[in-house]
Amino acid sequence: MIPRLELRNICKRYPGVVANDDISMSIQPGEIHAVLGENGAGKSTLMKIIYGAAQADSGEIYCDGNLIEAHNPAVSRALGIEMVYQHFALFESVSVVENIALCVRNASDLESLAARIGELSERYGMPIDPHRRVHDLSVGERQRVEIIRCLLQAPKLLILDEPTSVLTPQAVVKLFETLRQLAAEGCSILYISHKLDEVQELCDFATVLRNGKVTGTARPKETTSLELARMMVGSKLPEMHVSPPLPSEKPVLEVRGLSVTARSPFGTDLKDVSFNVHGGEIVGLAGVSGNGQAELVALLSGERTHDRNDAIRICGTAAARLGPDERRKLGVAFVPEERLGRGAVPPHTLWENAVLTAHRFGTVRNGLVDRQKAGAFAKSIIDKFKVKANGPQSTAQSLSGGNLQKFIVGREIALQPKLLLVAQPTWGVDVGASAFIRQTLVDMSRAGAAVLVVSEELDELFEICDRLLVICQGRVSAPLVRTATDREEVGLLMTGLNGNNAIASGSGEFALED
Ligand SMILES: Nc1ncnc2c1ncn2[C@@H]1O[C@H](COP(=O)(O)OP(=O)(O)OP(=O)(O)O)[C@@H](O)[C@H]1O
Repeated sequence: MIPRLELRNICKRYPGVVANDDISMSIQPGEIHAVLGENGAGKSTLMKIIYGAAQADSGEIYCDGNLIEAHNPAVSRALGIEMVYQHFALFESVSVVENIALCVRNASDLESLAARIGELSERYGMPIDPHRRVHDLSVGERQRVEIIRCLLQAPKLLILDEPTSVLTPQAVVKLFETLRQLAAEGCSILYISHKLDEVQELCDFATVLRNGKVTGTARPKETTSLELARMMVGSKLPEMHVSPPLPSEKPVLEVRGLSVTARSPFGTDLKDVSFNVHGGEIVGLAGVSGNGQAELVALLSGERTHDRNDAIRICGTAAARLGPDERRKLGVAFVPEERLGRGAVPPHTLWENAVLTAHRFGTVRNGLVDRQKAGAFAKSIIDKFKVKANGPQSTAQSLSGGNLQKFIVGREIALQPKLLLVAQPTWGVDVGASAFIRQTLVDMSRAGAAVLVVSEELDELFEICDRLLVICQGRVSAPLVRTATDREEVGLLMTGLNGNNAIASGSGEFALED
């Protein structure tokens, strides 16, 4: 059979790193093919090259047996190669059909395009109303819009870069049904994911990359996830050790009756939120994204302030009116969800990005940056967290997504905070590094820090948290002790279907024993 896509000896260098090193692989029509690898292994670079968004230094790409010569995304789309990026590119304030009209070839009038969208959404089991505005859609629905945009072009090869990182478990099931149906009709699918159980469930074949090279292939359905993980990391995976919590007598973070109106018209109002986080424990905040997490995190980090100063207390000090820097002086460190732009300044070097939050730790004196100290601080994070980067001089934007995440988490942990707020700590981080980050959070808490983890990954929360809170429609539940609850209870609270009114309404003494 002529492969749908064949790569021969693809090489791509960036300054100081060979991102793709002599990669050859092929994908058959109708095959669902996973590309696995650690952070920085070269997966995204390879996908960009296949799509024509980056050019290989050498090597050849064949589509249905024909060499692709001058390559760019327009050529790919004419050949039937479509890509759904991890971060969607939709205009919030216009409708689904208007968004799609902006990027499909031969878009006729809006009504007939809406009818085609309706047909496709029915055929592939992805219900979506073409006339709804994008800002009203959940993340899962937005992803459907992106996929339908691709499907309108009748793709022969669909590339998905970590498509499930933002989806609820139910949306993942639906996505997989659609992908299987597409594959059964002959569309090939290239699937990048760090979630090995999903790869096992969905993919027929996997190519494993390490340091830019193909280091193995596997049939995921016939391979255990441990074997796949070992192929990726090339060594044994670290084992997690979670000892019992050692809660401090007094809470480090106290939130009392916090209510706010969302600033953005698409945000969620917070309603009478109250909880505590003690030193020595990890508290997890579970919830489907868009239920008020962004508003709560902004209020806790100080990016947004609140008139009632004692609505938030940090180490006993009323802090709701304090800005981020003053809260950091109280011992807060913060890892935001968005790595580029909020966690790090993309064009700045790693040492400059380190100074941004570590300026009180000897890297700045008398208003002058001590470059040597800042460089040494950045290098210690790179070494400790095994960040794949060409030294402290590398720019943040040159790092792969997972490596930048490791750097930001490492930077905040290195500040030895009393309270660490961390949103999506292992988003896009590979299995080995995720285990390392989780273990570091556990160790930090056992050394006395209070840690609040906001995550959509229930498995992650169940692995490391001592207590769990669930946020739904801007209300936060009473705390659940992790060993006394289960995924089902938390899942019901996440969807607001709990029925027994377990959502707390601002009262209650949340000591560890509750
Ligand atoms: N524009 C760029 N400039 C410099 N280096 C780059 C650039 N893009 C990627 N790299 C480097 O190429 C290597 C491969 O990165 P790539 O993003 O392909 O990895 P990945 O396997 O997708 O990782 P992740 O799982 O973290 O997303 C990394 O070392 C990265 O730092």
